[in-house]
Amino acid sequence: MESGMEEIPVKVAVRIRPLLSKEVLHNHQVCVRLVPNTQQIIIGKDRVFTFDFVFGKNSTQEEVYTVCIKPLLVSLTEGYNATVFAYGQTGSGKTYTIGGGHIASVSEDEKGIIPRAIQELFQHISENHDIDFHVKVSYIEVYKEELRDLLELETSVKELHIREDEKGNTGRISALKSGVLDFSCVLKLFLPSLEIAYSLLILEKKLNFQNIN
Ligand SMILES: Nc1ncnc2c1ncn2[C@@H]1O[C@H](COP(=O)(O)OP(=O)(O)OP(=O)(O)O)[C@@H](O)[C@H]1O
Repeated sequence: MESGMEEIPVKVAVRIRPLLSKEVLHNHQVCVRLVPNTQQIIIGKDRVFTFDFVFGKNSTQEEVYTVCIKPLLVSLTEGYNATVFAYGQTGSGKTYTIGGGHIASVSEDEKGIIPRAIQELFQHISENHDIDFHVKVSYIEVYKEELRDLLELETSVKELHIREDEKGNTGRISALKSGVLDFSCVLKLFLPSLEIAYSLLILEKKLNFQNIN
């Protein structure tokens, strides 16, 4: 781990997506570029911004996952909480990057963060028989300040809330959380859900250290 990494609880990555064919057709121009060998982008002619990670238009799903998410997955398996969310204007590539749309049908290379993280989590679980893991999944859409349970679409938005627990931690969401045993169980849960504009996946696990010598 890089020195000082523990002290920064929030990291921000920026990903530039390539122009879509229809944008090329309409002669749209790219207005943002990377500064080579830095973590900076330039918007327009000279507005420079620095981020924790920057990814250019040729960046792959694997690269984004490996650089930004894999370290969080490792921390998660060590008992830390981790949250990843995609933010950006419509059409900027949130769903593509987070991997929330058509999760079961995209090619291996195109898979986004969610399927990669789930796969790796279960891989870790299968390699650690001496630890008792319980994995539950919530899949919710946050749109215009309202929450929707994408695993239980008929649940009223009024029944879903983000709450603080007694220690002041936010994130307790009263959405359905199904216990899942492996990657295919998660895929089955995701299949009926809609493609979403903004998604948040919370993987909760409980570690039982009693079996560790
Ligand atoms: N890195 C990328 N490489 C190739 N295509 C991409 C990339 N990012 C996004 N796209 C494509 O750009 C289009 C818009 O992306 P996406 O649907 O992910 O945007 P969004 O931010 O989720 O939009 P909305 O908020 O409207 O749902 C899609 O056709 C998607 O396949």
